[in-house]
Amino acid sequence: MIVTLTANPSADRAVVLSDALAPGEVQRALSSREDAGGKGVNVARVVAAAGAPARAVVPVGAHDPYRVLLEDTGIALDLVDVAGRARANLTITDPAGETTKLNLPGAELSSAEAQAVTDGVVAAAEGATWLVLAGSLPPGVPASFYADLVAAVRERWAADAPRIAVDASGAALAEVVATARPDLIKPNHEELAELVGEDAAGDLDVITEATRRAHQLVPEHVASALVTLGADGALLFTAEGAWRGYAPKVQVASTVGAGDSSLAGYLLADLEGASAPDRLARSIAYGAAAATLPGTQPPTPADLPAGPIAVSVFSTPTATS
Ligand SMILES: O=P(O)(O)OC[C@@]1(O)O[C@H](CO)[C@@H](O)[C@@H]1O
Repeated sequence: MIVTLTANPSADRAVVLSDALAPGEVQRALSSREDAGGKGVNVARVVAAAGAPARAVVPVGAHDPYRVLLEDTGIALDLVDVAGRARANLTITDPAGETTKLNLPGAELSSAEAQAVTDGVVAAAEGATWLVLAGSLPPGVPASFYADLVAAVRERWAADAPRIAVDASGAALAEVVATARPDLIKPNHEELAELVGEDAAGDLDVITEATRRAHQLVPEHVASALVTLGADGALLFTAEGAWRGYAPKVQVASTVGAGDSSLAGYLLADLEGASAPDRLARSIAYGAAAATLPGTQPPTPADLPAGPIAVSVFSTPTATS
């Protein structure tokens, strides 16, 4: 069982324009779609679409229209009742495929609501193999929320606690890495740089820089790191080694949610007991499949690229010294 938390859920509206985005103008959209989004929801949808057991813990109000979207996904839900409404994040795609994404802050959670979310996650984690903490934290919740939650889950379930995967950024990710040694993190290139106090903007060689940074964290502060690099594929670092996987060429419809699908693919492979290179390959296959689908539509096994994903053992001076 994979349990996910989406502390800051979002109704994802994806809009396709017939012309380039023109700030300051009134423009008509060609089409739009709405998905129940938020990173943990996306991960749970992909896992469930592959036929594996998944539950999503989501704070959502009884009369929030987002709740209908969420229930329509058909995934198993543990809903925590809150007063505020889920945000609506907007993705605008122009004919050249250029995407603009507007992510709102989300509704504030009171401290009682945040505690109810923690209690909901601790209860849902019973018997789970993985607990996935994914996405930004809503206003009102301290940056230590994920770190505190991991401590609460491990205290409650001790040796039976699930492994913890974190897909977050900024202070929430930094705190959980500093205090809780998660089993897996899934940063992109920029998030990884930020995590070690650097700026990726001037990087000339993405692979070398990501590798150097990941080795500052794995295995001492994080058991393993899946670093997603979009069209450059992904890197996997564990105590046993490092691997580089190459992304297949695909026709991109929307990259929103591709990282969530990559994480889901990795976890699905892990549930089957796959080796590290196979987990990385499955992750890349799912990320690529997600990119071919509009909006945040979750890929199914039928959407995966036909050919094999190339993975190489990735040695660097840092890794071998
Ligand atoms: O603001 P956050 O929580 O970091 O990200 C939210 C979000 O961009 O993540 C998903 C794609 O990964 C979308 O469903 C959603 O809109």
